[in-house]
Amino acid sequence: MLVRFTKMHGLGNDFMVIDLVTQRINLSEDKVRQLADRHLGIGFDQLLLVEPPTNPEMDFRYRIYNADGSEVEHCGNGARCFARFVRDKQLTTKDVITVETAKGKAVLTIHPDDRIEVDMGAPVLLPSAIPFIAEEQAAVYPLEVDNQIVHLSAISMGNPHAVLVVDNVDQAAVETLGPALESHSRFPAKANIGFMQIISPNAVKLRVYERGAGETMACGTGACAAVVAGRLRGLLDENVKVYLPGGALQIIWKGGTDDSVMMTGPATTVFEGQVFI
Ligand SMILES: N[C@H](CCC[C@H](N)C(=O)O)C(=O)O
Repeated sequence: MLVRFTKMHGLGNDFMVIDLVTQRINLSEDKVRQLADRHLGIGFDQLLLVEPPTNPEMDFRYRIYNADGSEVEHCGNGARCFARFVRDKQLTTKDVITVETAKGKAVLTIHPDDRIEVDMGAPVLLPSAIPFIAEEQAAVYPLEVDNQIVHLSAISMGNPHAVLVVDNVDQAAVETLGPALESHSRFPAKANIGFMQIISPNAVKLRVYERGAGETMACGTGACAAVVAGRLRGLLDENVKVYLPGGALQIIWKGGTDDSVMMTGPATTVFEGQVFI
């Protein structure tokens, strides 16, 4: 079957986007992995599926799969591309779009200057809900990995994140600590691992080793989790510019556990294609 898709990225975090409003297909985990392969398939960090909502109060349903075929609860960069996609494809004319995700909902706003803002919902800090194995909730947890003790924050943005503060992201042990922490036994559903360097109370540099995809050029939920972690540690103000290898996101969190994390950044369409599935 020939299926239409669009290749997009958010700061280099790249996606294959398929419209399942006007097309109907079923994808196995193996097929997702094959499509994700940068030699044998299309190549992407995540696959984004655009579907009609199951909840009539929402505009769309938003399903996300990592390159390893695992379905995940949220993708921040993908949410901005989702908004761009449904407007460019005229699947909606709305400026404010509500999408149903595996863990709730996200509200996407396309501003007149083309900036896309996403209400990413409130962070989840209760260890059992992240999930993260811990005696009690804390801003920072000591954790033994690779014969050393690291100190990390554990936060869910719908998907699980660990955030470490490092002196210099360029010298951080992302390639070794990333996979070791991604699959650490204290993260029963695995985790995305952020390495954050504090530049000022309003600016950080961040690299993310993503669950199911490896290090990416940017991670939207990771940027949100990093700002939450920095605020919990008393290191960051409410409005923070997060510099990732692929570019910068603006993240705002007022600091209340019921306050949403707001993320603003770009979304880019690269090409349209068709693929046999
Ligand atoms: N790898 C993530 C999903 C993609 C998140 C990321 N690409 C973003 O922009 O938030 C996970 O397994 O939870």
